[in-house]
Amino acid sequence: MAFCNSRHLLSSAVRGLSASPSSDLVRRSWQRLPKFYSASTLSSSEPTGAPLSAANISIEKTVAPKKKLSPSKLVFGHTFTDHMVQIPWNATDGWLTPKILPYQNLSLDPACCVFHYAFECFEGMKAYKDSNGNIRLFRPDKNMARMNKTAARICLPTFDHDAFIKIIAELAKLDSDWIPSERGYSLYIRPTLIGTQASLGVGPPQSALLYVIMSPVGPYYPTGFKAVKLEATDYAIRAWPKGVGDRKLGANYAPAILPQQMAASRGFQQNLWLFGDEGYITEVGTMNMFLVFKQPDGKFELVTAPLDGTILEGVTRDSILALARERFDKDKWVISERKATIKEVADHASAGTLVEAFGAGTAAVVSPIKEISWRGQPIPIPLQPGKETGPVAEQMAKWIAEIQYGEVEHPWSVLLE
Ligand SMILES: Cc1ncc(COP(=O)(O)O)c(C=O)c1O
Repeated sequence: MAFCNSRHLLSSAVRGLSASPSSDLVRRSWQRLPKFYSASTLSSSEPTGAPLSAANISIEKTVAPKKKLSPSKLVFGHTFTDHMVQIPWNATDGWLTPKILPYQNLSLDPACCVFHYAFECFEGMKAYKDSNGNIRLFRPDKNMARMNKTAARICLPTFDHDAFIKIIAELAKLDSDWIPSERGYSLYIRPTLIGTQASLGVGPPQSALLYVIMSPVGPYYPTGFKAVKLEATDYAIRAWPKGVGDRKLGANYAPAILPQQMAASRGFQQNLWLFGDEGYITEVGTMNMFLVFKQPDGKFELVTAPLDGTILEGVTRDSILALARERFDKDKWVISERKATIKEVADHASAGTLVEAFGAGTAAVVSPIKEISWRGQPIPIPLQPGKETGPVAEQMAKWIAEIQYGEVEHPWSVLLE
């Protein structure tokens, strides 16, 4: 397969969206909605009160630093660093002073709306240590934009992207000795936003808490790629058009566990979410899905599902598409964001034109796939001889890691001063 080397700078500019208007206001604005309105109508008004600012962060350092595990013992999301960020918000004052505090329990009223009506959203991003010991974030603007879109959809307050990135950067710098310096290791960052209003009435929260915790993580594949087997799920649906499957709401994740557990009980590492009678391929577990087909004219097609509201707008997905569009040989490759069905995959497998499949997400970057079980029948997916990955997944993992670890300069890698 041929790749070529051109460079192209991406920028993302998604505006912060709405605040939490009072329930009266919400009711009135719903009454005012035109008969036919677009999804963008669902996120509009500007936040009230003070904007989020990184100017006056207060920092209280821990007096009891935790003992660090040796990197080889790290289990994803089990170990947390010494400090966390907490930023309260309320509808009258807006965003209050950001605090960096020792990592600690939250104390919340049991009536808080997060516990009853799932006013919760989160992000998943990573910081990396480069060979000079500098800390780098990978495309944090993308995570901020996605978090604001998600927050707006559930009437939680939005915030200024740059201010929040600066606050996260302060936290990462304070806990920088938690970022392992070995290649493949990183610091997983989990910004979380919850509604804290203590009231059982169902309505937009009048108070919220934005917080950030961080967890050092090891390489997803410590001993090299390990291709996975998937079970195609058609008896349950993760997301649907005009729903909230494209938002990173905690409420989207709990219902996804049972089908994953059922797939696991039959020997599959992940499930593949299908949609509709047509069996459209949407996502694999908590990753976006990529397929490579060989076309009748001899070209290769890299295919991933379009952003139609039924998939999460993955940062890794976007990065892979951008890299493929700028670096793959245009005479040999077609890059498609289009719907593909499971039957199309099965037909390509039978015809010998299914080249490769992989999942893509922050945790693993790429996750090669070697088989999909559909209605009890295996669809085999080729791997490179002697390897547990196809060539595109391998190439993308390499290109993205080079950027993340600052081995090549790229605007996606944000160096913390
Ligand atoms: C449902 C879902 N799809 C896709 C992704 C991949 O997104 P990203 O590349 O931004 O990590 C994730 C991970 O966050 C996810 O939870």
